[in-house]
Amino acid sequence: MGTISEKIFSRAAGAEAKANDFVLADIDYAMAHDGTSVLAVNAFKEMEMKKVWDPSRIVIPFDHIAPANNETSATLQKEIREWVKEQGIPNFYELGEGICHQVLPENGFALPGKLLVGADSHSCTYGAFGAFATGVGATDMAEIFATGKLWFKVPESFRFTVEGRLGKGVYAKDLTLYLIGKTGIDGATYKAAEFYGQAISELSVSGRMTLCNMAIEMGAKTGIVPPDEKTFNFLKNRAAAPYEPVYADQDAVYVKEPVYSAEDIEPQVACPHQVDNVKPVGEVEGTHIDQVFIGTCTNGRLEDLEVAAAILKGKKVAVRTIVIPASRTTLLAAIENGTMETLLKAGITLATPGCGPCLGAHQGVLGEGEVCLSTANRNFKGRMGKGGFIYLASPATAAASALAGEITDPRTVQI
Ligand SMILES: CC(C)[C@H](C(=O)O)[C@@H](O)C(=O)O
Ligand code: SF4
Repeated sequence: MGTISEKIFSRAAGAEAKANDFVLADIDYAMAHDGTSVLAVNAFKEMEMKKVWDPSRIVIPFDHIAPANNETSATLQKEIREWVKEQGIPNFYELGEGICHQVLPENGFALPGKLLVGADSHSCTYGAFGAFATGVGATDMAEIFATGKLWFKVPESFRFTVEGRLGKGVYAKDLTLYLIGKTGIDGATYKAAEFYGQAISELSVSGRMTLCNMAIEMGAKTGIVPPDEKTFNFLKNRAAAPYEPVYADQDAVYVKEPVYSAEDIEPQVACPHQVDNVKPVGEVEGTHIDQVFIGTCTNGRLEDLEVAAAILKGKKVAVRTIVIPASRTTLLAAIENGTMETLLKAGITLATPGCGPCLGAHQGVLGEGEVCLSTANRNFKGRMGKGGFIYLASPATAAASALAGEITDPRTVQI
């Protein structure tokens, strides 16, 4: 008798939990990166806490401004490295290992039925594995470092269904942008979004991560795909702990049950400066761009780089194109199977696995009035540089547009 969220919270709180109940829940894994660990550790110290509750359940990846871009961030990172050592936290991932939301799944922390929190708003990505995962603020994270517990209001749930199959040239990102366009940036505020239907189960693990990554962009507390064989295969030889898959009951209560058809979905583009300002690519075709960015926790995985490479093979990009693999593992795999060679020969610029220019700190910040087509998850005003304009799309649309120097429908490119 419950949604996936209600069942996970019932287990984590040790008593039956229903939507809108307040519960004190045990956290399975807690993540903070170079950007947010500084605040969390400061708050932890202000609480006069000496030892974290369980070092093995804390994961600290350095990804946001790594390598450091100036003395201030270098010094803050130095302090975090020292704290990690002092606390004996084994799951520390140095710069170059990759983006937090890629590093946690790759290392088997994102597991079905678990409760994960991260001091980062896109922590909802781990819902792709059937976990309840959400972002928290740095002071909440300090509380978790100290006690391993956090108060939650159990969210009500939406049941999204996407029936049928995605067409040629249409990817997980297009499906995701389409759903955000339909729902609106605050249409699912504080809800847990469960995803069902043929188009969802046909998504790869990577595609499900793209979808759940952006649940926050419709205001949702988390996005969850029920785990299946694809999930279990991915977790084989990888899971950091035993896990118990959790599924919704037949009579689970949902506050909304929207149903969409995958056949209606064309390649989508989110236009400046709001993520739900979504249009079919045909409506923005020909828009001039100055830069293309392929990467981030949304679309920097091997599958994404492969899609881009298939389009760019034997051709040359017409605008500066930055490619940042989501992790060292992704980069190595792309080197091993020739994807990276294809991309480099096409003229892309490769940077260290991490967040790159996604949040406007380094490695590709925009100049006044410049336009970037990005595979990221946010196009807020000024995010990649004051005065810049960001369009969001799939890696296929990004690659096709890189070839033309303007927004291009990937279905029109000969492969
Ligand atoms: C820096 C961090 C707090 C932020 C987030 O929480 O999402 C960042 O990752 C982002 O994507 O804007
Ligand atoms: S890649 Fe972008 S969205 Fe993802 S965690 Fe980094 S800054 Fe945030």
